[in-house]
Amino acid sequence: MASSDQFKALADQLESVLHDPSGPGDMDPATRRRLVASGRKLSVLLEEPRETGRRIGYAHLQLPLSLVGIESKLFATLATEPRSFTLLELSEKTGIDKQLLKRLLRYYQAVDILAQVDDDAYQATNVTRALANDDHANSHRWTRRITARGALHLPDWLQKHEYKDPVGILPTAWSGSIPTDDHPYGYLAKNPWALELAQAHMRVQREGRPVFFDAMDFEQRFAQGATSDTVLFVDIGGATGPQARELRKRFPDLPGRVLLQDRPEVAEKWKDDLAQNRIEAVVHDIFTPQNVKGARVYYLRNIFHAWGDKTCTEILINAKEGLTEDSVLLIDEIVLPERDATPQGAQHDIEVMICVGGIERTKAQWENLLATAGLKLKEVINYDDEFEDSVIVAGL
Ligand SMILES: C[S@@+](CC[C@H](N)C(=O)[O-])C[C@H]1O[C@@H](n2cnc3c(N)ncnc32)[C@H](O)[C@@H]1O
Repeated sequence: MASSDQFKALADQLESVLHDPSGPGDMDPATRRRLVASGRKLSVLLEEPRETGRRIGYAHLQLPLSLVGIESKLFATLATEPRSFTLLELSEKTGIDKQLLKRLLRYYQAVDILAQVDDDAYQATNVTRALANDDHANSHRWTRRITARGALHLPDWLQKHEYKDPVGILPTAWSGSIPTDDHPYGYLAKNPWALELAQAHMRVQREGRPVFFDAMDFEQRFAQGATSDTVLFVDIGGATGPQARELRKRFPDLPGRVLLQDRPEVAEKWKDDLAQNRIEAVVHDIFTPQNVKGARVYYLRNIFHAWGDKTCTEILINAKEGLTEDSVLLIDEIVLPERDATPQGAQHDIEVMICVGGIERTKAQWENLLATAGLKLKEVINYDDEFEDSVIVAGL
């Protein structure tokens, strides 16, 4: 255990970094992550019981109060310029009553959402600017109306189901909290506002993060000897095609075909746009046998975490119909470790439980699932250890 002198020296060092007006500046991503994780863990390690109570008991204020700042355009106003603003200026620009605004600003500075640089001077920080971004705002709107709503219902929902394995139970903690009989995906399809927020939420989740192409040389592994007739990549449930597009962008001269399969409303909507990127969008139902035979790669990202093992086995058995000895199935999903999971990976697991009755899996669970469908897990390549994102290489 560190001595009291070491803790005092650490406190001095931290304060000196935090009070440096030039901010943290550039640093390598690994150091940044170590500091973020150890700062959080240190804070919890030193916590008194009353502080634990406050950290957990008051966490629920952050989301609604952030939305007040988003919807009133307070954060957007602060983020327009790097200078500080007075209370009066902010009140005039946002229409928020001065007395209410002062209370809100006090809260925001106290929880590090903005900086108060003088008695009457408020300034945007990295946090304010993030909240002022449209996609981040929509992600928070999604969380408020969907995940947070379901999360508040979760204790009753789990109790009602006697703490059984909740995977695949419908209605989910979220969909059971709203007046609908639809499956969560059906609800999204019928409610364009929710689909739009869901897409923004997913974009924000992926922002600035690596993709599997960073961790494996696609050309070297899968495109050797390909001709213009070779089906290189079938992006199953590929949506708008972020990964198929990335493949074409990274390897513009690669011969061979890139296909994207999805439900009719998705494939037909994006067909022309994808064709401009030399991607063939076709309608295919993942619950029917794969009709493209012998492709080099069948790729599925974020499909399986929405379903229980029985449904996943059905999808795998259907996908297997396309595979030859030379094909691989690449499953791009979270692979949770047996211990020391990151908050990001563990939070995603709970989020899919609440929203769609899904599950994020460990390597052993993936192995078991693939074996049930008569497939072998050949390799697991982690490409983002912060979120536990991995690509699973499977085959016959
Ligand atoms: C969570 S999104 C993942 C999209 C994409 N793979 C990605 O990672 O960006 C799930 C996708 O599966 C598609 N999907 C759902 N049910 C399907 C089905 N029965 N057949 C084909 N695609 C389906 C949805 O339309 C959606 O595009």
